[in-house]
Amino acid sequence: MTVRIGVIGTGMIGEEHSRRITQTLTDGEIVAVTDVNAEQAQRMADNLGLSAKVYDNGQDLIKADDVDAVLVTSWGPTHEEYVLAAIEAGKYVFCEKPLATTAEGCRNIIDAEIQAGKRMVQVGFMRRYDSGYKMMKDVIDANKLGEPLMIHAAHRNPEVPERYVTPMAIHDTLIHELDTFRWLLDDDYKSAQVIFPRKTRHAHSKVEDPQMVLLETVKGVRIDVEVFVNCQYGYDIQCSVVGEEGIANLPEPQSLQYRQAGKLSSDILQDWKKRFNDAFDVELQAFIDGVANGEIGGPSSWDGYAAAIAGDVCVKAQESGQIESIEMPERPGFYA
Ligand SMILES: NC(=O)c1ccc[n+]([C@@H]2O[C@H](COP(=O)([O-])OP(=O)(O)OC[C@H]3O[C@@H](n4cnc5c(N)ncnc54)[C@H](O)[C@@H]3O)[C@@H](O)[C@H]2O)c1
Ligand SMILES: O[C@H]1[C@H](O)[C@@H](O)[C@H](O)[C@@H](O)[C@H]1O
Repeated sequence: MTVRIGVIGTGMIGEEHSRRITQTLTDGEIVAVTDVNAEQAQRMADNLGLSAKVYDNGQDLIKADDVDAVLVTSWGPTHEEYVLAAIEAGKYVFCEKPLATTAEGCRNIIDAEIQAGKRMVQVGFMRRYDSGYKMMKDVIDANKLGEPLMIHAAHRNPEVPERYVTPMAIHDTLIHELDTFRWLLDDDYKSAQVIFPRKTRHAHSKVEDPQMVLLETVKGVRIDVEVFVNCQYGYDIQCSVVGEEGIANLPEPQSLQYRQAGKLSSDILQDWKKRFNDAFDVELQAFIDGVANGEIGGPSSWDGYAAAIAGDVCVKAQESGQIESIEMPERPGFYA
């Protein structure tokens, strides 16, 4: 079965995902596209040589009879509306992070999905599909490190645009770690604190950069994450899990090592597209296969909600400078 997909939001990642569905993955076809910037939608269809229909708006695309599943890759604040509309139309939906920009928005999606009676939503937390993180998860689950005690991590981007402001270090960037650590540790968060070290001269006036986020989990694991989005030198994701009997480090992405002019060196990647290219492939193929089989898996609305709750508390902690507690509601059996 070919899954007929409609794409809402044809910017950077919308085009990346559409390209991989069209050129790399199997059993999916982009049949419909839309963007608030109509020219942008047409441009993407032309770039990729798609014969997709260009819709005026996301709501009409979702309702189209020939759309089996929806990809939401528009700006974060628009996600909730489109995910709710897809659930209402009975269409499976892949939604890029964040599922919604507030925990309340995620809760609305959860209520709608439970009402629908089956899982309809996969959230774009692609790190769960990254081979390095998967190896770490296997080692932790097999108890090879003993009980995990601490995580040291860093999330570095070379630079961010002017519209990137201080809370986005949480909602836009740290949100990946907030999901990844819950999944790696099979745990939830209990508290958060955010510390601002000396500010880099490369950050513009509306963003505090770098930031250090300190998390504590229910099982007592302590986590420190450096978020540094103007680090200049590259796109660099680091993670080290310290257990009672060993340590697991996230592998560096494969890169040619070369000897030249008296130096031994290798290149550092510059963006998320290349760093998580393979993970995006696996993630979206899983979505397409899930739709074809009538049973989707991967990061759920509950995972999107859990990350949003922790994210909201981290933003509060940015403002208060205090250790703030994180209260997770009980997980409904539906998401067990
Ligand atoms: N998983 C990842 O690593 C990753 C990487 C990049 C972006 N993202 C997420 O993907 C989303 C898009 O990011 P991007 O970098 O592609 O941004 P972008 O600005 O390049 O593209 C977003 C597109 O959405 C369109 N849009 C905005 N509002 C719309 C609406 N109401 N209806 C239809 N289209 C609308 C914009 O015109 C734009 O073309 C964000 O939520 C972002 O957090 C995730
Ligand atoms: O939207 C992007 C994307 O999610 C990247 O994976 C992350 O590293 C960036 O900080 C964020 O701005």
